[in-house]
Formats: sequence, structure tokens, C-alpha cells
Amino acid sequence: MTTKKVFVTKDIPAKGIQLLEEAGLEVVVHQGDSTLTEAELIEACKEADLLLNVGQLPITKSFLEASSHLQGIALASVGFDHVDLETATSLGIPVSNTPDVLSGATADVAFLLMLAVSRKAFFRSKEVMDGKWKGFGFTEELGIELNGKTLGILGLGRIGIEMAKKAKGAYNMDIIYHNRNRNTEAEEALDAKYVSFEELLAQSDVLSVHTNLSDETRHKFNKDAFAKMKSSAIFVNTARGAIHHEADLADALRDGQIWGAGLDVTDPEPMTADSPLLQMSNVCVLPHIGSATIETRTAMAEMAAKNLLAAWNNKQMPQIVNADIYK
Ligand SMILES: NC(=O)c1ccc[n+]([C@@H]2O[C@H](COP(=O)([O-])OP(=O)(O)OC[C@H]3O[C@@H](n4cnc5c(N)ncnc54)[C@H](O)[C@@H]3O)[C@@H](O)[C@H]2O)c1
Ligand SMILES: O=C(O)[C@H](O)CO
Repeated sequence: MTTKKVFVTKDIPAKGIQLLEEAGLEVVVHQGDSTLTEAELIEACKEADLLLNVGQLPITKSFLEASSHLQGIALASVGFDHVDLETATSLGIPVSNTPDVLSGATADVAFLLMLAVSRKAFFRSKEVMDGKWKGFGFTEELGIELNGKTLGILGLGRIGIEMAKKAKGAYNMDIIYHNRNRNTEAEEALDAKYVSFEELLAQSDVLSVHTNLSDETRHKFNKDAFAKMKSSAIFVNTARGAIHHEADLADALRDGQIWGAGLDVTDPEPMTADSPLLQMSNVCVLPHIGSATIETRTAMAEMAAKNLLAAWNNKQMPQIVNADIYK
């Protein structure tokens, strides 16, 4: 009997690989920092039975149709906007993600960006590192404070709730949110108020995005949206870069329509080095590190491995995102 094989698109914490190998699976990990092309991914999966996909490597219709033999695809991410789920479902390929285990770490980065932008911390730190700090001043590059301010959350889901908890706990911020559906449990727990998207734009001192990327949310933050925000507002996005229109954001910051921005996600990624956003003192950009802690990435790798083991044993993946395949 030939050994079942798992192809892993980028290196993952050893615990994930250990779980798969201990179950008797052969694990092949793509080496190096290069991002696999669709053709390379198809070739790599020809001899594989299961796929563990890290990050946002696109799982396209043409890849899926060429890899319909796959018993399961486990994502090491909670977002699955990069997967053609309709085709995976039509081909009967189960797909899983890694929710919950990364919510706290990602909310930490949203909080970090909110605080860092409010005090222009990354810009001032770079002044020191570049030898450009001229010494203590009393009025230049002043920041703003967060105590008692209003945090607006677009998408009060797993990560949005964690961000709201941190902001309320640390700065007693008022929480307002806009969501597809009311979240009355969170409203009670956080004394959060449901508002319209327009009210969210108008009332937020900090607006933090925590929705998934969809046709509905793509470029939801464009010039019209930024024009409706407070000129003292900070925009934070740790969800997906395509949810804000990057050129409109740069214009809004340049024209003083909003005060600052903190991004863990951009479009494209990596951000182009000549982006005007990188020259602005009240902008912090991080390289998509929301879930990038030892604890969280290990938990994600374990969760993805356990989902593949379920698929291999012809059981439903615990974190399946296309359960319709069983209908
Ligand atoms: N920066 C990172 O490294 C990182 C890490 C994890 C997740 N993410 C991103 O964060 C997203 C959220 O993750 P999560 O676990 O909190 O997901 P979730 O599903 O728990 O929360 C998403 C929330 O957005 C809401 N929503 C969706 N469309 C909406 C719309 N058009 N208007 C208003 N609300 C809308 C949903 O109702 C839900 O409450 C992921 O999809 C992913 O893109 C990024
Ligand atoms: O969706 C996620 O989990 C993060 O963006 C990492 O891919």
C-alpha cells in the first residue's frame, strides 16, 4: 500500500508536521521563500493526496480541476477569500481553515497599530534609528490619546470582539460596531452599540476593520468613506488589504481627511516601496504579522494537521468551510 502524501506550501512549526508523520503520512514541504506558481502547485500536488496551504496562496479553479484527486485541503489561515470554494465544493474536495486560535494574536496587532499610530511611534523610532532625531522638542509630531475615545469596529466577529475587549479594558473606549447581523451577546458583554455603516464612519475616533474580504467589502473604504470620517480619526486594517482603496487612503491622509492609519494588510502585498503611505509620520505598516507568534502559528499548524488527518480518515474536517460537499 503506497504511503499517503501531504504537500505543504510553506514551512510550518514542527508540531504540525510531527502530527502528520506520526500518523504515517509522508510530508513534503516547499522549501525557500519563493511563492509557488499555479503550475508549480499543480505539479507538486500530482503525487499528493492532501494539501496544507499556508497564507494566501491562491487555490484557483484551474488548480482544483487539475487536482480533483485531493482528499482534502487544510488552510493555515482563517481567511479563505483566496480559495475558489464553489469549485472545491463541486469537486467534492473538503476545505478547512483555522479560526479562533489566532483571534487574540491578531487583535493584539490591531491594538498595537492603534496605539503606535496614535503616538507616531514607528515614525519617531525610525528617526532615532536613522540618526535624524535632533533631540527633545515640546511641540513637534504630537500624538493623540485614546482614553475614553470611541472605537468603531466593522465586523464584530471573533477578532473584532477581541479587539473591542482590549480597547475597552485598556482605555475604557466606547465601542460601536457595524456588522451584517446584530451581536447582542457582544453588545451586553462590551456595552457595544450597533450603528449603521454611515454612523460608524462619522462617530469613530478609531475605526478598525475585522471583516472577511468579499465582493461586498472590497474597497468598502474608498474616498467617499474616508471623506465621512472624523479628521481626527485613525483607520486600522488587519483584515485584508483590498478592503481599503490604497490610493484613496493615501489621498485622505495627505489631505487631512483622517488623522492616521495602521495597516497589517495591504494590496498588493508586499506594498510597493515607493508607496506614499511609507513616507507619512502618522502611518504604520506591518507585513501581515497578525497571527505571527510562536504560540498561534503552532496552534494553527496543529489545527490544519488535525483537519487533514480527519479528511484522510474519511471523516468531516472539524473546521470545514464547505460542508455543502456532504449535501
Ligand atoms: N492580519 C492577519 O494576519 C489576519 C489574521 C487573521 C484573520 N485576518 C482577517 O480577519 C478576518 C476576520 O477573521 P475572524 O476570525 O474575525 O472572522 P469572523 O467571521 O469571526 O468575523 C468577520 C465578521 O465580519 C462580518 N462581516 C462580513 N461581511 C460584512 C459586511 N459586508 N459588513 C459588515 N460586517 C461584515 C461578519 O458578520 C463577522 O461578524 C479574516 O477573514 C481574515 O481576512 C487577518
Ligand atoms: O487569514 C489569516 O489567517 C491571515 O491573514 C493569515 O493568512
